[in-house]
Amino acid sequence: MALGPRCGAIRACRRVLERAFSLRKAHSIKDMENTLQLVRNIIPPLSSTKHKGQDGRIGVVGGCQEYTGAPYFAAISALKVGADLSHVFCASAAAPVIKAYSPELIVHPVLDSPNAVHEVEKWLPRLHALVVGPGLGRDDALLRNVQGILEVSKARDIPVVIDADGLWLVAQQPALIHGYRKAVLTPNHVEFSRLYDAVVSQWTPWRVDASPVRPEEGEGRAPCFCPACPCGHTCKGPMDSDDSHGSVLRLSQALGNVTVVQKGERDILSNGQQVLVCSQEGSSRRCGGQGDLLSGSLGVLVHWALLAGPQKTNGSSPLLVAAFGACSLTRQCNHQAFQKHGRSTTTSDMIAEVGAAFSKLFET
Ligand SMILES: NC(=O)C1=CN([C@@H]2O[C@H](COP(=O)(O)OP(=O)(O)OC[C@H]3O[C@@H](n4cnc5c(N)ncnc54)[C@H](OP(=O)(O)O)[C@@H]3O)[C@@H](O)[C@H]2O)[C@@H](O)CC1
Ligand SMILES: Nc1ncnc2c1ncn2[C@@H]1O[C@H](COP(=O)(O)OP(=O)(O)OP(=O)(O)O)[C@@H](O)[C@H]1O
Ligand SMILES: [Mg+2]
Repeated sequence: MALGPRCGAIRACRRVLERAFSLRKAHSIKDMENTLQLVRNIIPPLSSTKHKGQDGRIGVVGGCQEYTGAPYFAAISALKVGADLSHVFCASAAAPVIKAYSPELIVHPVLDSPNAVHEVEKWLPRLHALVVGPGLGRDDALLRNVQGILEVSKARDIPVVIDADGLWLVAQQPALIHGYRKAVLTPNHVEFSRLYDAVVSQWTPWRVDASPVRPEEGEGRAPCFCPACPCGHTCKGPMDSDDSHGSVLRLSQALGNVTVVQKGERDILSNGQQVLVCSQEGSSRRCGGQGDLLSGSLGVLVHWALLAGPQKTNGSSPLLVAAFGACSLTRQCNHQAFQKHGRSTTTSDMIAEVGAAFSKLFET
C-alpha cells in the first residue's frame, strides 16, 4: 500500500525529467541547425568568373621523420573541402613521403633548414590561412622555427589553426598566441588538459582556504570564476571535469579570447564569450588522423568565414562558426565512413566522404 503513492511520485518525477531532457535535446538540435545555417552562409559560391586560388590557398606547417600522415590528412582535407591550393611546409625527411602520397599537394622541405622562417615567410603573402602542428613532432629546433613562423604570421595577420604539437608549443609559450584573434586552437582531451594546466591552473595564488595573496593583474590572467572567492580578480584552480563548458570558456579567456575547440564525445567551442556545442552524429570508431581532417578543413573554413564577415554570421564570431562547420563535417565524415566500413574505418575512408558529407550538411 505504502509503495503505491511513492511509485506514482517516482513515475511523475521520471516524466518531468524525461520531458526536460527531450526539451533540452530538441533545443540543442535547433541550436545546431541554426549554427549550421550560419556555416552555409559563409561558403563562397562556385563561379566560372573566379580564378585558381580565390577559394583558398592553405599552408600546413608540420610533418617530420616520424609523422607524415598527419600533415597529409590536414592538407588533402583542405583541398577536398574546397581550397584551390594546399601547401605543406615540413622537415626534409618527410617531404618525399608526403609528395608520394599525393600529386595534389605542394610540398616544401624547409622546416629543419636554418632559414626555415624566411622560407615560409616568403609564401605568406600568397596564403590565406596556416594550420600549424599536425605531425610536427617535438624536436626543439623545429619548434623554434615554428615559433618564428607563428610570429611572422601574426605580424601579417594570417589566420592560424593550431593543433597537435603546435599546441605543445603554445603550452610552453602561451604568450605566442595570447590575444591573437585570428587563432583557433583545436585540442583533443590530453592537449586540452595540458593547455589548461599551463595557462589557467598555474595561477592559484588567491584562495579563501589559504593565506590570500592578491596577484598582480596583467596580460594573460583570466578573470576569477571561483564561486567561493570574493576577490573578483585572478583565481585559478584545477580543471573541473564536470564543467567542460566553463573550462573551455576559461581557457579561451585566459588566452585573451582566442577561439578554442575542445574535441571529444561532444565538441565544445568557445571564444571566451559564447560557448557552442557540436554533437553531430559520428561513430564509435576512433582511428588516428580524424583531428588532422578537422584542422585542415578548419583552415579553409576560417578563411571563408573571415572573408564573409560578421554580417553573414548574423553577428556570431566568424571563427566560431567556421569551427562549428569543421567539427560537424568531421563527425559527419566519420558517420558516413563507419556506415560503409564499420570497424575497419580509417581516416582515408573519412576523407573519401568529405564531398558527400559537405553536400549533406551545407548544400541542402
Ligand atoms: N598518421 C599520422 O601520421 C598521425 C600522426 N599524428 C601525430 O602524432 C603526434 C602526436 O599526437 P597525439 O595526438 O598522438 O598526441 P600525444 O600527446 O602523443 O598523445 C597520445 C596519447 O594521449 C592519450 N590520449 C589521446 N586521446 C585521448 C583521449 N581522448 N582521452 C584520453 N587519453 C587520450 C593516449 O594515451 P594512452 O591511451 O596511451 O594513455 C595517446 O596514446 C602529432 O604530431 C600528431 O599530429 C596524429 O595526428 C595521428 C595520425
Ligand atoms: N568520443 C567521441 N565520440 C564521437 N566523436 C568523437 C569522440 N572523440 C573525438 N571525436 C571526434 O573525432 C574528431 C577528432 O577528435 P580526436 O579527439 O580524435 O582528435 P585527435 O586526438 O587530435 O586526432 P588525431 O588522431 O588526428 O590526432 C573530432 O571531430 C571529434 O569530434
Ligand atoms: Mg591530433
